[in-house]
Amino acid sequence: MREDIHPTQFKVSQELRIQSLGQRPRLLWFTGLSGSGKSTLANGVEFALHQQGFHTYLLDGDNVRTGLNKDLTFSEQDRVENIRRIGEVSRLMLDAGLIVLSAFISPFISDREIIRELVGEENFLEVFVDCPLEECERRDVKGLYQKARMGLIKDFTGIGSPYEAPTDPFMVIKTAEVKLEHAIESIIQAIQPKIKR
Ligand SMILES: Nc1ncnc2c1ncn2[C@@H]1O[C@H](COP(=O)(O)OS(=O)(=O)O)[C@@H](OP(=O)(O)O)[C@H]1O
Ligand SMILES: Nc1ncnc2c1ncn2[C@@H]1O[C@H](COP(=O)(O)OP(=O)(O)O)[C@@H](O)[C@H]1O
Repeated sequence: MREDIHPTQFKVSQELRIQSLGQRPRLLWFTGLSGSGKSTLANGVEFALHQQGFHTYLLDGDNVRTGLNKDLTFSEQDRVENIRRIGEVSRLMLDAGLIVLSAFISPFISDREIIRELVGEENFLEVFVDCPLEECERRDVKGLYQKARMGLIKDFTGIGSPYEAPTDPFMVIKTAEVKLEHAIESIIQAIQPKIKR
């Protein structure tokens, strides 16, 4: 029962961890269609941050949908639960003092707003990985768009399932127009003042 849970005040606080790590924890939340470039961008940004000595962790389908969330499908209800759990994991990692990067379609505005509230407005840096459906489909990195067009995946985002674009994101990266290296550089520049102590 929730009322029987009494949180302990830990001796090592987030503030102490911030002091020892020498950085301010933030959540960099990449959202966009499948194939828009979320993983590629998040991976590049994490590598650049790591090289600069920041302590980071990247949450992505590979380490979440194959483990913690392997019980979840792509139904609307399961997508909501997927993002809810990722939000909670992100919150713990922020508490640990890390700069967290998250790369999920996260198609619904309401779910992303819940995470913004959960981790705090100032900590939630939403990056809209903006790429036209036609270009994602042309890339078809995993061959899933073709399957969706053939009717083999009924609820594929952008085809049989909706994607709600952010209305006021921290950044918009148009991956069909901007080169990857420039996109990474512009994200690093924009977050520097927010993550440095
Ligand atoms: N039905 C359907 N719709 C969308 N995507 C699908 C689907 N089935 C499988 N995949 C693959 O799963 C990846 C998306 O997982 P996410 O956890 O990011 O999705 S969500 O946030 O819960 O909507 C997505 O990977 P990315 O391409 O990295 O976005 C797809 O490869
Ligand atoms: N500017 C860019 N930024 C990111 N990815 C790009 C860009 N231009 C082309 N791509 C390509 O688009 C594909 C995006 O795939 P991926 O990163 O897996 O997308 P997502 O994680 O959104 O599904 C990759 O093959 C990547 O090389």
